[in-house]
Amino acid sequence: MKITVVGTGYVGLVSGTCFAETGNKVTCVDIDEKKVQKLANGTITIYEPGLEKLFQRNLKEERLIFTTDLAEGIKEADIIFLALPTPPGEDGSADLKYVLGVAEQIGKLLVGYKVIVNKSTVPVGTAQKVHNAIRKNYNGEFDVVSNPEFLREGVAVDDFMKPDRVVVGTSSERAKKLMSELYAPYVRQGNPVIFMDEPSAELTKYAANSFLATKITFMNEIARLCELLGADVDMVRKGIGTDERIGKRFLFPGIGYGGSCFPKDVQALVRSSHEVDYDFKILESVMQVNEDQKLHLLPKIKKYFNGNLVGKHFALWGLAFKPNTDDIREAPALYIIKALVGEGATVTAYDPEAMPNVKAQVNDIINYAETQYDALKEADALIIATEWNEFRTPEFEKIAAGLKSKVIFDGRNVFDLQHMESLGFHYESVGRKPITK
Ligand SMILES: NC(=O)c1ccc[n+]([C@@H]2O[C@H](COP(=O)([O-])OP(=O)(O)OC[C@H]3O[C@@H](n4cnc5c(N)ncnc54)[C@H](O)[C@@H]3O)[C@@H](O)[C@H]2O)c1
Ligand SMILES: O=c1ccn([C@@H]2O[C@H](COP(=O)(O)OP(=O)(O)O[C@H]3O[C@H](CO)[C@@H](O)[C@H](O)[C@H]3O)[C@@H](O)[C@H]2O)c(=O)[nH]1
Repeated sequence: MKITVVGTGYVGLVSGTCFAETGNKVTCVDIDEKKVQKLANGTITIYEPGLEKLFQRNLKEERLIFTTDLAEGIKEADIIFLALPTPPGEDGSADLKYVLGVAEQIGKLLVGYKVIVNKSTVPVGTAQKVHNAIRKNYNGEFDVVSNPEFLREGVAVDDFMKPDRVVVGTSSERAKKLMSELYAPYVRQGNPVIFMDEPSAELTKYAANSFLATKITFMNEIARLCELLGADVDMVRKGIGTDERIGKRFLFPGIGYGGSCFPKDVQALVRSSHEVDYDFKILESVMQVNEDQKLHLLPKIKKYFNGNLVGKHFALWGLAFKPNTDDIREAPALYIIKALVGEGATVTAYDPEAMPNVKAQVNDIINYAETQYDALKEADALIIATEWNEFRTPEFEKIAAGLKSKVIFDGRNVFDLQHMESLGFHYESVGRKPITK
């Protein structure tokens, strides 16, 4: 099948590459000339485990091509995917200017029947809006389908190649047939394609992300209660997670959810609800609790240093919003950095992948280290903000030797409490007994 993916960011690049991997001929279109040039020349633009190999193979075998020319890109396509940004507008609702802008352009370029698929996360009613935008300029036959994407950064290739499910919203039998063919290789692995109407598919995406954000936030509140009541959130987590109705996943407390999706999608669903005079109370609270949670470590740090952080120096491990990605969008680490610097402290950070992105964004308000241990030099304490695997089993002697004193504030609960006690660290984490020295 001939596929075009418009927007070659995270979702566009992963889905384009994975569609090519199952034998389709894929053209990826982006307005960012530098990005297109890099990709066409074989340089991958995101860090995503497992993607590079697939990308290089499909590029070499000419199943994957990159262009800035939308007309060229869609000329031969059977299916055109829109993987465009839907950032929050001023009022928090999803800004559809990229999606609807490209839809209008497509309307001017279409020849013959094609299926246009929304892969971007978009509010209910967008399939209809895209349809209207194309119709403005095109009188022929076409269908607009909603096919939200559920991949997670860091495990995106696996999520795409072996999805739990594929959701397709369409009321057209012709489009349904094409989408069934496209996803057949994935269905063979036993994963269902769930067909539904367009509005239900659009809402499914927001419901999934909002539910997961709520699940995490619920555990963050349980963790706070554990701290106040003297319970251990790890025990509570295991205690409830073994109930199959609750499930073990997405129950890990920490310093809040971040990333390019949960924060914006929860906010957008709240806005969509307001538009139909519905007050989505749970999600309002989820947003509020998550804002506070990002700075959950700060009062602990301030208390340890007797309320004054002026002149204190911190080592910070982890900048990405989660491990295995270089994405720093809404990363809790950035909020912690701003708060510490605002209190008069200095920070030296280390992250295996995300430092270039942070350098580009917050520039020189912090220093960067070459290794996780270099970051510790002259620091009054270590703060852990992202649970990269290499932080889980560090050389504790090196930590003790690098820091001015053995003090760790851990926002991701990566270390075992008893072990930290035996090593003589002052160790504070989230929802667990502090080890005081
Ligand atoms: N990142 C994720 O993990 C993820 C997962 C599921 C769904 N989503 C959703 O998918 C959509 C895309 O997200 P993303 O993270 O891939 O975004 P992104 O910002 O990484 O990439 C978007 C790309 O679109 C390009 N673009 C912008 N305007 C364009 C135009 N007019 N023509 C061609 N290209 C254009 C940009 O240059 C950029 O490369 C969003 O709606 C997001 O909510 C994201
Ligand atoms: O138990 C948990 C699980 C996650 N998180 C945090 O939640 C955020 C999001 O994590 P994750 O869902 O793994 O990352 P994303 O790549 O943002 O993926 C989410 O957002 C995507 C974009 O919409 C969806 O496609 C995915 O299904 C959805 O999981 C991160 O800050 C994590 O640290 C926790 O705090 N505790």
